[in-house]
Amino acid sequence: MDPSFLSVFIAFLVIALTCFIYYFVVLAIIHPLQKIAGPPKKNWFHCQLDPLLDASRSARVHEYYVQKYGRSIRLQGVFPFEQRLITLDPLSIAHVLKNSAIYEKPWPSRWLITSLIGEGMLAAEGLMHKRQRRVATPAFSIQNLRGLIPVCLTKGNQLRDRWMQMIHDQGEAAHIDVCHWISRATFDVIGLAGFDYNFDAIQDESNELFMAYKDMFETAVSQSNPMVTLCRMLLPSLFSLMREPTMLTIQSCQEVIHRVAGDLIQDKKAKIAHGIETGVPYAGRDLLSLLLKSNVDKDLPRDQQISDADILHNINTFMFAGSDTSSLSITWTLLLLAQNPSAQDRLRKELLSVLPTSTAALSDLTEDELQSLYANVANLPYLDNVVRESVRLIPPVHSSIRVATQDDEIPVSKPYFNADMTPGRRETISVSKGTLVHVSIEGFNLDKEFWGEDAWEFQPDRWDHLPEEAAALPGLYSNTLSFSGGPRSCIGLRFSMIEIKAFLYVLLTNFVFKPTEDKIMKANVVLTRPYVKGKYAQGSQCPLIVTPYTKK
Ligand code: HEM
Repeated sequence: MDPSFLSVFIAFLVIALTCFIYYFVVLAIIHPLQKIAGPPKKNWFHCQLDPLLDASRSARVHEYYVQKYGRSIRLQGVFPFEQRLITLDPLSIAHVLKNSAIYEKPWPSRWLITSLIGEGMLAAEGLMHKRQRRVATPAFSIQNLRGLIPVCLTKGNQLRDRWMQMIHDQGEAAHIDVCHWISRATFDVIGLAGFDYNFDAIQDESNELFMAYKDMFETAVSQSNPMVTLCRMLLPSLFSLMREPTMLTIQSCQEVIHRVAGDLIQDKKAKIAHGIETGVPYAGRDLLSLLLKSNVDKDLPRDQQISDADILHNINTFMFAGSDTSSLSITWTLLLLAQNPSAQDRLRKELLSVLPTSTAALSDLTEDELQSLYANVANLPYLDNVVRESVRLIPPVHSSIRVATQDDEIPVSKPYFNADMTPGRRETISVSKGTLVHVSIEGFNLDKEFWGEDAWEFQPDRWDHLPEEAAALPGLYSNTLSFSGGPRSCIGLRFSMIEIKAFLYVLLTNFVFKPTEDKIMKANVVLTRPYVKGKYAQGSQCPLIVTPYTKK
């Protein structure tokens, strides 16, 4: 071998090894988090996240960790030597979520989202995120979301008709996988509300755009092998060359979305431009029209506008962030009500109290009548308690993660322990640039110290006399982290409340829900989803016995 080649090769190896040792060994050993208590590591390659992400035991594990190590805990992450902070201290969580300029989403999460739906609001950071959020915010105002009310009630009613037909075909009751059907219905809602496009998925699932979105999201969910995902992330060109099946599926879905949704964008832009020319503004109230209008608003400086590509990425983002999350919330609520028949009866009674006095079917009501019906529904106190409780108890997004982009001091309000289990004396925890902070939404929502001994139970009445400790917690929605908090909190909170309440109204005034013999388990597969025990291979499902409600 050529001696000069050999020396270059050896020099390269030495540099690579030095970098490796510095970044993964020296930095790991002097890492400030080493000073914080946490469960013992078996070895430097032992990932300690599994128990926190395993939905069948995560609540118990969080409780155990807090009792043993305090509310600021050091854990070993996915990569060897990677130290993570998991915090269940409300002050620390508020600090991390509020300071989005310091605590960003880590690049692997952003890469995964971007490779699927583009760099929309969910993945963007810094100025790009600010600009996108600013353009999108008006679309989610109370006034603009009024258009969503008739969409949700009408789609709820179509789902009702489908289920009535299934019950009729099966006899007096039907076993219905409510997870599957509600997902179809919420896709319809986000299609219409998102860009005025009817997937008509309640009727059948053959629409080209619906299938593209569905396949793409399911592919993302089923990519459960982290090693393959990591390789795809690091070597995308190689995977593309190898014509790897996951990549091919995503690419072909993206082609359909770009073509169909791209045409919709051009069509809307032309209508808005025509409205400006003629002085008769285009009346479209879907998110796409509102985004496009907000983007050309005269009060928005030109350098704050976003491109057509960004508009499409954000519509994709709303499809991604707003379909499964809402459908899972409705599904979990129905399951909890099926398991708690007295709460179900009480809620139905309350919902029936606002049923329109006219004999007209929901489908015959005018838009004004639908609006006033929903206004009554939205104000029902027990419905509000049920929704808060269900979203607290089973948050569809179980956790979130941030990375510190600079050294920082995270304030603590509760005692923490040093690595040798002596009590910590400082009022902050030091984190260095690059440290990952794990925010456990579920662990926070189920914390018995704040919510009381019955924190793991479905108790809608708790909201009438919330413990002081819980009422002081941060969080965008009802002192929970279910919709996160701070500048990166969920923009779709109001949207999903309308959807959840409208669907519960239609479904509970028409049907009675009972559990089947199957045991439904929670599993975290990107989101917290229901599975039948022993039938994980069949995918997420939530079968319930559904019978028509007949007025006594
Ligand atoms: C029950 C339903 C929903 C739940 C539980 C939920 C929960 C969340 C959570 C926890 C986050 C923060 C994620 C993180 O920081 O890692 C988030 C962000 C987001 N959600 Fe939702 N969401 C729901 C419905 C919706 C809907 C209906 C839409 C849109 C139509 C939506 C759009 C978004 C967007 C765009 C973001 C990113 C915001 C940003 O980074 O600025 N979500 N959501």
